Amino acid sequence: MKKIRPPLGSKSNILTQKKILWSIMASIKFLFCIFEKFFSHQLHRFVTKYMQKFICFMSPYIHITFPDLISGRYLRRIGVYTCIQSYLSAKLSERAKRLNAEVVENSQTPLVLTMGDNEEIIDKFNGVKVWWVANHTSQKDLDDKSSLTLTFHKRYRGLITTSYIQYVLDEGKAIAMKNRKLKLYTNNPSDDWRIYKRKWSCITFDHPARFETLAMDAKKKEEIIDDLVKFKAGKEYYAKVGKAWKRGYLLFGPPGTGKSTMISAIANFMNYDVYDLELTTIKDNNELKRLLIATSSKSIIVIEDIDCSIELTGTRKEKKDYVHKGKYSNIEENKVTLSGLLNFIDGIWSACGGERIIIFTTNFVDKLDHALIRRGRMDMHIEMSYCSYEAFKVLAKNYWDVESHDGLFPIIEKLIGETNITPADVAENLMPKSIAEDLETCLKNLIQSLENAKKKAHEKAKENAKDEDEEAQLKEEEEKVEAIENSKENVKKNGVIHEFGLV
Ligand SMILES: Nc1ncnc2c1ncn2[C@@H]1O[C@H](COP(=O)(O)OP(=O)(O)OP(=O)(O)O)[C@@H](O)[C@H]1O
Ligand SMILES: [Mg+2]
Repeated sequence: MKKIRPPLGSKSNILTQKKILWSIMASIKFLFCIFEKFFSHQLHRFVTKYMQKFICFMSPYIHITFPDLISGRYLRRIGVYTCIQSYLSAKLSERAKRLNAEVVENSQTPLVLTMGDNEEIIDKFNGVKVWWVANHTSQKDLDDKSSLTLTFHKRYRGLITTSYIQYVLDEGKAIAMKNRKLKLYTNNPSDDWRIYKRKWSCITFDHPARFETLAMDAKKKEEIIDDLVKFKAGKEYYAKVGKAWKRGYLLFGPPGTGKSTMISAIANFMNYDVYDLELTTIKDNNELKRLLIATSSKSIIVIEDIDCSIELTGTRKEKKDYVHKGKYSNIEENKVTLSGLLNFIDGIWSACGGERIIIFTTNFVDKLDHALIRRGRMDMHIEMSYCSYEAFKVLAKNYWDVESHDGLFPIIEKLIGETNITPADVAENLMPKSIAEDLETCLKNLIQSLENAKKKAHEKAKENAKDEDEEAQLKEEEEKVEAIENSKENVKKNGVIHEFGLV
C-alpha cells in the first residue's frame, strides 16, 4: 500500500522536522561534551582557536569591540564607550525593543535608556548597513564587563573605520555633552592626592545665572557673547594660526558687581565645566602643572581674587620655623610664582586638550603685574562696574518682571546716575523680604538706599576735602617752620664765616 506523505507545512510535518532538529542538537551537544571531557585542555584550546579562525576566514563580516573603560577612575571623562552609547541611545527610541533604564544623577535627562543585553541595532551610513550589539558579561569574583560590538561587511572597512566611527563619536559626544550636568571642580591639597587618588573634587554645578539675567551694559554684554561664540567655533582658526585653543578673560571691578555671576553665566552659555583653582593651597609650580594637566577640555579655569592668591613679585622667600610633621625645620617655601603661572597661561601646559577658558578676577586691577594681564595672556579685560539705570532695568525684570513704573523708575534713574551702588545692593533691595512686600515697597527701599549712598558719598567727599584742607594747611605750616629753620641756619653759618673772616 502506498504510504501517504503529509503535506509540507502540515502539523505532523512540522512536528517531524522539530524532532530531527532536536536530535541533531542533542547529538552535537553530546559530541561536544565528549570532546571537552576526553581531550586535553591544550587540544581543546587548539580546536577552538582554529574553529574561530575558520569562521573568520569564511565570514565576510568584521567585528569591532568597544569595551567600557570608563567605570571607576575614568568615570568623569566622556570616553569612547559613553559617546557610542549616547549615539545609540538617541536611535533607540525608534528601533530597539529591549532596553536598560538607568537613573543618572548628573544628567539633564534623569532617565537614560541604553541597549539591553544582546540587543541589536541596525544603523545605516552612506547606504551601508552596520550592526551594533550590546554585550554584558558578569564573571564570578570579577567586575562586570560591558562592551559594544560593531559588525559590518569587510567591503566597507575603509569607510567604517575612518568616517563612520568618527561620525558616531562626534555625534555621541555632542549628545552626551548636551545631556550632562556641568561640574564644579575644586583642587584638593596635595597631601590628600594619595589618599583620595584625586587632585580635584567635584560637585554638580547648578547655577542659574544666564547672560539674559546679568545686569550690565548691553553693548558690553553683546561683545562678550560674540567673543565666546567666536572662540567656540574657532578650532580650525586656532590651528591655522598656530595658537593653543584657549582664551583668557580678566574680570575686574568692586565687590558685588557680578564677576562671579559672570563666570557662572559663561559656564552655562558655553556648557563648560568650571575648575576653581585655589592657588593658596598649591605648594609649588610643579603642583600647579600637575593640577592643570588633570583638567579636561571644554572647561573654564578660574582664579578668583588673583591679587590675593599669588605673590606677584615672583620671588621665593625663606620660611623659618615651618612646622613639618610635628618638627620645626627651616625649609624653603616653594609657593606658586608669577613665572610659573605665566608659563601655564602661555602655552605648553594649557595646550594639553585644548578648548579652555582662563578667567582671573580681581577687585584691584592696578595691583596686578602688567605681565600677567597683557593682551595675549588675558585676551579680554572686562570691567564690571557700578549699577547703571540700564542694569537696574535688567534686575527689575529679573526680580519683578516689570519694565517700567511711572512714578518711581524716573526717580531711580536720576539717583542711580548721581551715586555709586553695586548691582548686588540693588538686587538685595529688589528682593522682597516677606510676602507682604510688593514692587512699590521694594522700589521705595531702593530709593532710600540710593539716597543714603548719595548722602554717605557726599559726607565722605566733604571729609576728604576737609582732610585735604587740613593736610594743605599742615604742609604750609611745616614749610614755614622749615623756612625759618633754614634762615636761622644760614645766619648761623654766615656768622661763622664772618667770625672766620675776622680771624
Ligand atoms: N551684574 C549683575 N547682574 C546680576 N546680578 C548681580 C550682578 N552683580 C551682582 N549681582 C548679584 O549680587 C550677588 C553677588 O555678586 P557676585 O558674587 O557676582 O559679585 P562679585 O563681583 O563676584 O563680588 P566679589 O568681588 O566680592 O567676589 C550675586 O549673587 C547676584 O545676585
Ligand atoms: Mg566673586
